[in-house]
Amino acid sequence: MNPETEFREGLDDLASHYKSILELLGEDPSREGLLKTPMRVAKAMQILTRGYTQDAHKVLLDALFEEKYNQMVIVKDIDFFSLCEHHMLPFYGKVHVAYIPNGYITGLSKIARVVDIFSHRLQVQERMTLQIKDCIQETLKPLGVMVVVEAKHMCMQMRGVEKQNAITTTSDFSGAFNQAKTREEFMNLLHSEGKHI
Ligand SMILES: Nc1nc2c(ncn2[C@@H]2O[C@H](COP(=O)(O)OP(=O)(O)OP(=O)(O)O)[C@@H](O)[C@H]2O)c(=O)[nH]1
Repeated sequence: MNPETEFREGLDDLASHYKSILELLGEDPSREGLLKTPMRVAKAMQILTRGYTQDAHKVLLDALFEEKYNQMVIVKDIDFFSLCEHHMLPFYGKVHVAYIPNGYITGLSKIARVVDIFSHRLQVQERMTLQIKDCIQETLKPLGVMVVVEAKHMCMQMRGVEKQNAITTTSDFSGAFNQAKTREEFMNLLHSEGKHI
């Protein structure tokens, strides 16, 4: 789906519900500034949940390359935005992925695409972390994979406890990353400054 041009079934219904929501919030959806808002919000929400219609496993399977390289591959600082399933408010931050190939590598952009697919759903950070890890493990069948997610949750910033700087870190791993030494290697590389780039 091209998010800018193609939208899923139910778009008009969604817009009509957002019109009712505006009324329930005390607004006048017929005032000029709000005339197009229900449809804009409907489109935005379809884009932010487009991951439900995308197959992350297929994305990786379509770009598998046989290679002898069997050291750690790290893709770090992958930006993401998601919506928490409790308040439907954004949580956002960075995903870091490491895997150790076992005969097959995947296109680097595909790792970021997998992050996009799982983050464009209603989520909790923990489940998103696990889904990214499982998807890479199940498709590439590497010697191990580890995923670290660092995020700020707007439901903790804009409302509720109102903590602006709290950062939540989650991680999940498999295979070789069960060994503390392997996790340590990843974490050390994660925190290296990348000044040489
Ligand atoms: N573990 C986890 N919790 C999350 C995530 N996103 C939001 N939450 C939390 O979900 C919880 C929902 O708790 P409830 O008590 O049902 O909701 P609430 O009354 O709005 O809670 P407050 O945010 O404390 O005002 C809150 O503590 C949120 O901080 C997430 O990705 N992972």
